[in-house]
Amino acid sequence: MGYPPLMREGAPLIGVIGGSGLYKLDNLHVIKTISASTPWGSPSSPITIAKLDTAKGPITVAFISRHGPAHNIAPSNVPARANIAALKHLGVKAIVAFSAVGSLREEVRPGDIIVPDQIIDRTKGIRPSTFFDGAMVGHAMFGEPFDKQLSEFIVPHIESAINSFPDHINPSDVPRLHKERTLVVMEGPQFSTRAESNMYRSFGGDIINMSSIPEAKLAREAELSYALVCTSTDYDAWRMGEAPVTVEEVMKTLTTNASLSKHITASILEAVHEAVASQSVLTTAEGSMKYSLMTNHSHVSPSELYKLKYILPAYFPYDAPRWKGEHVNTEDHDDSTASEKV
Ligand SMILES: CSC[C@H]1O[C@H](OP(=O)(O)O)[C@H](O)[C@@H]1O
Ligand SMILES: Nc1ncnc2[nH]cnc12
Repeated sequence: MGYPPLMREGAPLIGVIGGSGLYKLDNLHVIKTISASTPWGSPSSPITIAKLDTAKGPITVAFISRHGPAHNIAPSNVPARANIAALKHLGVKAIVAFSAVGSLREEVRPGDIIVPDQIIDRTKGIRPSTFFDGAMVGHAMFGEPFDKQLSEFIVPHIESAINSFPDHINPSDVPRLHKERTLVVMEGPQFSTRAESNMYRSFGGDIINMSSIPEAKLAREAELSYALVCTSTDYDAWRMGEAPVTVEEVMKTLTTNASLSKHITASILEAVHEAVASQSVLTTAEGSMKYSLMTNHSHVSPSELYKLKYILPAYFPYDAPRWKGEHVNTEDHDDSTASEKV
């Protein structure tokens, strides 16, 4: 006896997490929505399963809106554990997440796209940031916070997508693509002071957001390949003589850039799907937790072990604990008849 699958067949291998401004993938055909309930609560939004028709047949993708479709979840309150757990339990193997970021560098202009390779964590410990906070102790490797193979794999495909995007605001000045950059993740929700913004620059930060911790950490713990595609929306607060960032400024760029993010998603999906399905490049995440788990299972309660089965069934192959009072909150919401275009 175990958790019922969230989808009985055709589960997507790729998950997309949309950030500010990217609340749905309405350039793809949504075939169903799933209201998942995980041992860590409900995700930020129903998971939409969208279809892309390719020459080799249709492929599917699972989409979650990080702040909810109405953007009513603040960055510190995003149920990141539920989001990652639901995608993993669904059968997703790789996540491409999107984020709106401030730029800490002159050459990273608003509108540019960045695939970062490092993170400086400036969150303040108020977000649940591990699946291993019960009796099972685990220490995930995080020296490379993004999946290197996945990030490097998507860069040329994003480059082509930018070049093939038909609706650039200024066709003679298309967004640049930056890689190997360092992302600062701050707590928020307020933006940084000028002094903080300059401090992050002196740390070596190139871009800044409020979202990617703990998302990236949790993806690693759940053995998911995770890469981040950032849209620069502003110059944060470090530029003297210029007003510090405001939401108005962020949203102006985001509104014009949401369609580029959707185009990037649709353009890279087939290649990422093929790479994941054939395991040709994405091999590092799976198995990465094997030697990271410290605690002998005999010291962990059956309910805790069963909870962890939801994300890592290979290491926690246990049946549901059945004695009185034990309850694991999961439901099957697979509604194969639901078909809608949102
Ligand atoms: C709307 S400005 C600040 C907000 O935007 C970014 O969100 P996301 O990463 O989900 O695109 C940033 O991280 C903040 O949460
Ligand atoms: N300047 C900024 N600081 C933090 N998060 C952001 N998201 C977009 N712009 C940002």
